[in-house]
Amino acid sequence: MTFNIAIDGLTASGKTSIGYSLAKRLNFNFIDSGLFYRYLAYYNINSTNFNQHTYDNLINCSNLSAFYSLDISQKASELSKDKEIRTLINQEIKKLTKKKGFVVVG
Ligand SMILES: Nc1ncnc2c1ncn2[C@@H]1O[C@H](COP(=O)(O)OP(=O)(O)OP(=O)(O)O)[C@@H](O)[C@H]1O
Ligand SMILES: Nc1ccn([C@H]2C[C@H](O)[C@@H](COP(=O)(O)O)O2)c(=O)n1
Repeated sequence: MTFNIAIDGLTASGKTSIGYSLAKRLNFNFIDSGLFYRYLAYYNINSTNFNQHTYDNLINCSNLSAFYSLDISQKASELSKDKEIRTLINQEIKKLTKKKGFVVVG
């Protein structure tokens, strides 16, 4: 695979739904960048060591119900305003998608 596909758009415009279906149809991997913020929020709320987790297990995940509670949504929104966290997540996604063949929604 020589390329990735990025899908952006307004909140609740269908990025995840279409991106996930597209990835399946093309046999690409799928990444929902929002899930990365929710994942960090989960660790932040549960006070688990911030640096000891891996993002690999977020590949091909969509709408993980445990990450859509109100407290995680609020924390994810708060964390997403932090420049360092945005840089960290962007770097992680760049690393994971280096191999190409990804649909990334954000
Ligand atoms: N083509 C469609 N027609 C009607 N409803 C849709 C369509 N695509 C997605 N939806 C619904 O709209 C809602 C938002 O969809 P989705 O989560 O894919 O959007 P999103 O852009 O990824 O949202 P977010 O910005 O919150 O991550 C979901 O309830 C989904 O089932
Ligand atoms: N590229 C992104 C993706 C998401 N966010 C923010 C937006 C939300 O507050 C939070 C969770 O995203 P969602 O799962 O609702 O799409 O992360 C962002 O700032 N940048």
